[in-house]
Amino acid sequence: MLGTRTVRPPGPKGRWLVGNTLDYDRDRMAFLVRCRQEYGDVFSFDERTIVVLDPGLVHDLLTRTNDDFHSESVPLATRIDPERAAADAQAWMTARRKGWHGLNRAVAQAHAGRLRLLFEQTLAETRGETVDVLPVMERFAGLATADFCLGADADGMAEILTENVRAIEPLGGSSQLFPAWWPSRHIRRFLRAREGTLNAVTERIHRRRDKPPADHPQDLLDVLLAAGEPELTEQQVQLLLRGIMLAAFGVPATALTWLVWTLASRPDLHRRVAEEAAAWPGEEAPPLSALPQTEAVVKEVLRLWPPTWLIGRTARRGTTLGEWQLRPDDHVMFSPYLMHRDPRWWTDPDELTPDRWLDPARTPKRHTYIPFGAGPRVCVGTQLGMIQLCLAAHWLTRNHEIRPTTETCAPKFHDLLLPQGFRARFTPRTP
Ligand code: HEM
Repeated sequence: MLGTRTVRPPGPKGRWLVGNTLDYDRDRMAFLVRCRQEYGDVFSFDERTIVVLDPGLVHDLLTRTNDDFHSESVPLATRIDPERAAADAQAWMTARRKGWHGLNRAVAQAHAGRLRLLFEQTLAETRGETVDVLPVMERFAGLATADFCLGADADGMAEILTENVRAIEPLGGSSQLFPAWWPSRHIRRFLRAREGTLNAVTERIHRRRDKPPADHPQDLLDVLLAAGEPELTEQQVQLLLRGIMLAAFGVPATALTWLVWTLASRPDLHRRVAEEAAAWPGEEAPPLSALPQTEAVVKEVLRLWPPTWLIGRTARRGTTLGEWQLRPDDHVMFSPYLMHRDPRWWTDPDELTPDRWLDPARTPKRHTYIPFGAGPRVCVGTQLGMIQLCLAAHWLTRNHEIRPTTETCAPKFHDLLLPQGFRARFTPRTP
């Protein structure tokens, strides 16, 4: 067995003062691919950051999150107080478990029923005009997540979330972290938007508390307020709702846009999904078990274009990852995008081949498919996200025509893996 190495993994030396930041920002994916070719599956990005692309090591990193690593998503540099971070993570995990254990069929069904109306409303708002598809899908994801979390009290929340996400964008797209006191209008806007979302959530919690409790929970807020001993504090409910609503906005919207692009640019796959949709009797939302072809297309879209193409963790203490020694606050990054397209784990990795998900003999190698992450901080919306994507494809092909006005859709490796410049028209389908 190899011992623990104390030296840093190899990596590009970087330039004076700026290190690798400029080269990385010029073309992020090309930079990472070059480093992997030159240094292998583990390499140093800078003094404090290593990149890991080995599925076993990534799995180890993910399963040890909370214990040995922080999972952070703040776009501002914060001094990490280890005790505070551990307490925050514990409070989040308690709320997260309560929310998810309490979610039941009634909530899921109530939401799926309303989802169709929200989807149709979103497409109707485009009035058959040519539109940028990503903001349209963001609108749908915003309405969907506000509905899932707040049900009847969701009014106006999608707009507040949109502002919050827009305010994060300029900060999330930068590889630099700035402290919160940095005199920048972007940071002021972000702090204002973050506060605004929290206030809006708090107001809706108070509104709900003033009403008699529902017989059957209709949304996540009902579930959280009904949580048994120990009850969640108001702050836990606020933070969980805000965290979920933001997580369920840009990421699913990006995935949805890639899915619409796939349906618009691959008539063969459109036909498969449309035939499955037409075969479903009635207008009620079908269960995923009735949509195997659609689900296979969605899985393949998430393989080729995982919205969270780069994910990071920070070491909570001095620790090891495989044979590498990490110091407290060292960062570890990994890229689901690169892992999903690695020819060592996938046949024809760059081809969009849904059939690979329909043949049980072709199940992916362990830990190589992670569009929803893994371990204790795996996406809480895995099921819901799959349902939303599959149902959107179902309704889109059943009830609408998609007319793309762009021939290509280049990926942009921003904070998310963005489908650049995809424009299309959605018109109701005539039978
Ligand atoms: C296509 C849809 C989605 C994809 C691809 C996706 C992907 C991911 C990934 C990769 C992570 C883990 C990030 C990390 O390890 O740092 C994550 C976390 C998370 N997701 Fe999703 N997600 C989707 C939809 C949703 C939905 C619909 C919800 C809302 C219910 C949601 C809520 C969350 C939350 C709250 C977290 C943070 C979990 C934690 O840190 O404990 N996601 N998502």
